[in-house]
Amino acid sequence: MNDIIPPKDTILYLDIGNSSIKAAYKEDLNWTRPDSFKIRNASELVEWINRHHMDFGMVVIVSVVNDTTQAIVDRLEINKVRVLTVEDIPSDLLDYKTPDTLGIDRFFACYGAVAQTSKPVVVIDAGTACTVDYMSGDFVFRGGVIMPGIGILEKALRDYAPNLPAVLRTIPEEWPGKSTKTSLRWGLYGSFSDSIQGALEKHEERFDGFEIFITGGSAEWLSSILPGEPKVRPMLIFEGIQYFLEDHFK
Ligand SMILES: Nc1ncnc2c1ncn2[C@@H]1O[C@H](COP(=O)(O)OP(=O)(O)O)[C@@H](O)[C@H]1O
Ligand SMILES: CC(C)(COP(=O)(O)O)[C@@H](O)C(=O)NCCC(=O)O
Ligand SMILES: [K+]
Repeated sequence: MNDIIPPKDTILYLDIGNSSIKAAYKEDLNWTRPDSFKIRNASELVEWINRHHMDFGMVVIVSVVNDTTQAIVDRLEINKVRVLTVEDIPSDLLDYKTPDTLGIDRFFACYGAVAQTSKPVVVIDAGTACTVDYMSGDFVFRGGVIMPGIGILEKALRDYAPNLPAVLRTIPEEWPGKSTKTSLRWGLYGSFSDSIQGALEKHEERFDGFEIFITGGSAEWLSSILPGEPKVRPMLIFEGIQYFLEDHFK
């Protein structure tokens, strides 16, 4: 890929997740998000890119949804499109027993965090699923947790216990829940926070100290219910891809 990377400010990056497609590019030193396209509107995204194809020398895609990715790639009218896969990652950076089935969004989010701190990190990616992953300071991905995202948990209760009320997305002040709504808020948001803290404690027992980063669609909200002051970084995956390309393909 060495010879085909254009100047980095002309790369359009796509992060294709289970709920949405995120697009971003770097203008001067800042990230710009042209829009956040719903996955059912992949055609809107394709049209947007094809309308702006003169602005970008290249499209770099990181995805966990193969058929959507293929449909997008097939319709892009831009010469240079590169889908990064696990095969592009040096195998000594993947301390994972099933690299073939690793979601590389997890690797790149961690990569972005280590690149910023030069220290070990745990990255919480709160999207459709929520992952809590550890990466050593030498960029080796060590694995972690894949759990249902908060939207899935809410939807599961709506679908299977439709008589329960809708509630505020906050953890109650007092334990235990003494009303339907506070009991439910403990069960949804208290439990979600406890699961993540449990995973953080296990990482602490197993590994060296780390900095905590949060990304994904629910990042801002999640930081409001977790203790401490984790770093919220909405663009972490894009930052990870950019650093990775600089480190490994230039
Ligand atoms: N403003 C918001 N506050 C909290 N959660 C949100 C908000 N907007 C979207 N979400 C949640 O973010 C999740 C999707 O995040 P996203 O990072 O786009 O997922 P994916 O990477 O799987 O496509 C969904 O669970 C959705 O409920
Ligand atoms: C865990 C994920 C579903 C998260 O994707 P997202 O919720 O961001 O759409 C994705 O990284 C994935 O499909 N992973 C494959 C399994 C693995 O990482 O081992
Ligand atoms: K995720």
